[in-house]
Amino acid sequence: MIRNLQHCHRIVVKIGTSSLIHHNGKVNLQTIDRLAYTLAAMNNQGFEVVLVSSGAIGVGLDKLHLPKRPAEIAAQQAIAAVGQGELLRLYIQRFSDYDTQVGQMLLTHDTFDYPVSRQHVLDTLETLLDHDIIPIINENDTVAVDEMDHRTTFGDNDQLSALVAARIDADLLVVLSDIDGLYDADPHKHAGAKKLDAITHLSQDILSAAGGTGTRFGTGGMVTKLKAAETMMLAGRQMVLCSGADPRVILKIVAGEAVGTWFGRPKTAAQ
Ligand SMILES: Nc1ncnc2c1ncn2[C@@H]1O[C@H](COP(=O)(O)OP(=O)(O)O)[C@@H](O)[C@H]1O
Ligand SMILES: N[C@@H](CCC(=O)OP(=O)(O)O)C(=O)O
Repeated sequence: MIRNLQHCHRIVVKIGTSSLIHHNGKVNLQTIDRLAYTLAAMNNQGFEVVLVSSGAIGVGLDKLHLPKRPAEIAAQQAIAAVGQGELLRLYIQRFSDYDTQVGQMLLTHDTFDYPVSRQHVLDTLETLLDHDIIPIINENDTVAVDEMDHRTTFGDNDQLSALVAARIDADLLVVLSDIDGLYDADPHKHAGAKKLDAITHLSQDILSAAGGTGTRFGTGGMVTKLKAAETMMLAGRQMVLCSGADPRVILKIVAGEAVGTWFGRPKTAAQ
């Protein structure tokens, strides 16, 4: 057992669109309920919790009764503008059931590139956590563009969650995905792929096993999850990648159960 999760106190949880939206395009209310229950329960137990949630576009598509994501960027941004409000309404409603306050933070890459805005974001995060309020972060999709002279986009929330987690010295990043861990090949393409329990070094073999997205809703695939893992490992922190089908799994992870794939440095004898 090389996981070192007993002393985790500050935890960032990232949930992807494919865990929040059913295959038929409807919002997965059970997942949102269970996520709110889990994070509120952890907050009451004294953990400091930050949620990074995708889903603005997925929820917006459902709300506007659109069958699929349009190709045009401005149209996607308009859908995200509708969906983000609805996503937060759903979270606020569920978290209120557990008497837990949340605060929305929409970020772009520029926020972290500039020391002043970076410090403001970090101060806001610390203040929310000091007051037992759970920050709910997403990329600011209506601002995020990626042009030669104006780089604001993270491209995906996997990397945003790792950047936030590293900046606030989180002990652990939990990435909830549509897959239950990292495999030695994309299991949606290779029937015999094997799940990996623990990664202590991102070897070339592992990096080349990572492929693209598994569903029509996901954006980053395994490549961006491994980049997130690399950020956490370089910061001397841990990450667990696991299925978001039932977010109550996070309670098992912090209890030390071997769920999903763990990324980090092995425990030393002194720990
Ligand atoms: N080596 C791998 N191990 C596990 N999944 C992989 C691997 N390579 C590619 N994938 C794909 O990555 C998908 C998860 O990424 P993504 O679709 O972006 O999910 P999410 O919306 O949860 O972020 C999986 O469903 C899987 O098809
Ligand atoms: N900011 C976008 C999600 C971007 C993203 O990273 O999505 P995902 O791969 O589902 O985590 C949204 O809220 O729709």
